[in-house]
Amino acid sequence: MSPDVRTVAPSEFPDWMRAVRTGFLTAGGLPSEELVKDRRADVDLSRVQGVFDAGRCVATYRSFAQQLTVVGGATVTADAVTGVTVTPTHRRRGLLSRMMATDLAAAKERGEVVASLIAAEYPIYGRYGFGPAARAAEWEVDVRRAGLDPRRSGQPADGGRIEMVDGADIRKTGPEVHAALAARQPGIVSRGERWWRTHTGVAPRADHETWTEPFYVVHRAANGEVDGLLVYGVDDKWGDSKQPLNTASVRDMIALNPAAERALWHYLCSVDWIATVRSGYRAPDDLLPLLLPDPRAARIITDTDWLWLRMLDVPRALEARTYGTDASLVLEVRDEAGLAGGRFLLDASGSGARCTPTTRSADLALGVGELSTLYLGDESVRRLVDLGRVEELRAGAAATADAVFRTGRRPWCPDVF
Ligand SMILES: CC(=O)SCCNC(=O)CCNC(=O)[C@H](O)C(C)(C)COP(=O)(O)OP(=O)(O)OC[C@H]1O[C@@H](n2cnc3c(N)ncnc32)[C@H](O)[C@@H]1OP(=O)(O)O
Repeated sequence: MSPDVRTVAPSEFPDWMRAVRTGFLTAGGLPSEELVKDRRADVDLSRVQGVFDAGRCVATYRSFAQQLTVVGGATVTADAVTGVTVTPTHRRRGLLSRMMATDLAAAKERGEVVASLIAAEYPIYGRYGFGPAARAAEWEVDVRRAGLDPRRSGQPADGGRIEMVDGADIRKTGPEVHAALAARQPGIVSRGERWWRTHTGVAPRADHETWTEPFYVVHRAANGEVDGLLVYGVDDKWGDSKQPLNTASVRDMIALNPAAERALWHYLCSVDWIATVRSGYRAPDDLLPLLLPDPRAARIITDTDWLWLRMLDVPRALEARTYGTDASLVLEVRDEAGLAGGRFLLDASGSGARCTPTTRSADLALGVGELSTLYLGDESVRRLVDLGRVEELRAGAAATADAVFRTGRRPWCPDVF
């Protein structure tokens, strides 16, 4: 008989964590008591699912409430999905499908507007109605080819200032800077207090995880306000005839305006010894390459789907964002799981929208995964029509939908969760 999917009791949580480590191939064995205690304090067990077989946890799944910024700066509550594993001995028997169905039904019941996740592999989540909604790009900059003046200092020339700070300062100012970013950047997801502790090295770590304290800097605008932060690590590499060949790797970078963004990138590319800068996961239209006199010095090393979304409530999701133009569209949304499908009239405008069930004839027919892909404005409706994934039922509807949904700048989710 196939074992039950159920919530996890407090005493089973260490075994559940071991199963996560087994599924993600990070380390065998039970985690330390200190780590279990720290994680446990941050986890709502009513949203932790597990499967137990012969006294051992063999499948894991967890969700938590997350705020997701949508186009226009409003947030919606997402059912953020994480820690999804099935132990190799129990794969391809439908355990993930059962955990997913349970969680999405509960999220719908709780009134969450979308579900969100970062997919380990592309083919896993489309079948559950998720679609890739924001991409991530990483650049590697050959600093010596970038064309920046080697006589410049790391300080901006516009009255702004770069300051070195400590992890404790970032724990204090970081959440505020992040909140300001979340108020303007579609795709940003909320970071809890634990996120800041983990990324400044003060949360307990597993034995297999190493930590080197990074360098922390903030950017202050001319009026003294912190409007950017940068966290980076640097390796120690020297060439044969003693040339420094260090690589700086960005771990976190938030800039609240283009001046701060320019100042932080130019700062990092002006630190003596640093020959290479790795940008970390940025929006695909990050300013970085074009801020360099020679943008070809920045080579893309990662270009990938990143944040996946799955609409659970189409009217509330579509009413939460703003649109590129005033127009009406009737969308026939298919959802095999029966959670979010229906025919909806979207009256969109630059300041918001009304979205209601309708019996009017549809302009476009699409699956809930495709609508989720279009949600943050990062994909072209025309392209999905050409791929046969969206049906254009009224001539011109795809062009109208592109004018409505697409955005000037692209969504970005910098976090893994
Ligand atoms: C948000 C996150 O946490 S992302 C992390 C996801 N986890 C991992 O990648 C860890 C390693 N992989 C695993 O633990 C497992 O393989 C899982 C969790 C991805 C899948 O669990 P399973 O219980 O094997 O999935 P399940 O049996 O329910 O599969 C359902 C369907 O998805 C397909 N599927 C599952 N995993 C994959 C995959 N990695 N690639 C392609 N198809 C897949 C199955 O073939 C099945 O297809 P079918 O319905 O056409 O028969």
